[in-house]
Amino acid sequence: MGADALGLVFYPPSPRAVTVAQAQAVVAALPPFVTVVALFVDEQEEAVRDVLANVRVDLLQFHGDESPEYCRGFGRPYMKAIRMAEGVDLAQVAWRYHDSAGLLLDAWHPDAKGGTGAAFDWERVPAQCSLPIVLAGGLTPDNVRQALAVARPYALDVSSGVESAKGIKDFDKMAAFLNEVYEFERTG
Ligand SMILES: O=C(O)c1ccccc1N[C@@H]1O[C@H](COP(=O)(O)O)[C@@H](O)[C@H]1O
Repeated sequence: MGADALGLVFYPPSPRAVTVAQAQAVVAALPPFVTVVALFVDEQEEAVRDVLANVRVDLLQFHGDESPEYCRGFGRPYMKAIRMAEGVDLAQVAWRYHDSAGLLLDAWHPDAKGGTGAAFDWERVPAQCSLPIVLAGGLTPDNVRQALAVARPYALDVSSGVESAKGIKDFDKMAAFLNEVYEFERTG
């Protein structure tokens, strides 16, 4: 459908978690030029290295409380996800994770690390940031145009909002989401 990237969730508690074998099958079916993102949450280094040794991964997404040293320790491009708790200082975060490919901003949730379908206040996305902003959290075909208009992110990341049930992607919802994005790009 024209998405630039596809995320593989290597977080066992997630309903979207994949095994290495499933990830290999997904990657093998991808057309060229689609960025493969591997998502981890406070994972043991050994487990991350095992995925890197067996799956063609272009970008690591760290969605937990990983330190900058941990994130850069794999010698691979990475992107730090930040859950937008009250008072988070994004300028300082961007400085600490200065070599991150971007800052992925997601809603904060007391009981989950992500993939909750909850949005945060898009007015909190800074107009200026030293890193490209990837907007996530509760995006749907119905709200994505508004999200783009308010937050003006570099990229979007959607999961729950294009599913028919937790972990089951819905073709029509994905198509509707992409259509909304293309319409926004066309009309501003
Ligand atoms: O998808 C998950 O299950 C997940 C689990 C733990 C951390 C992150 C997870 N997904 C990421 O969460 C955001 C927001 O997702 P949603 O659209 O609100 O469902 C996104 O970056 C997902 O990749």
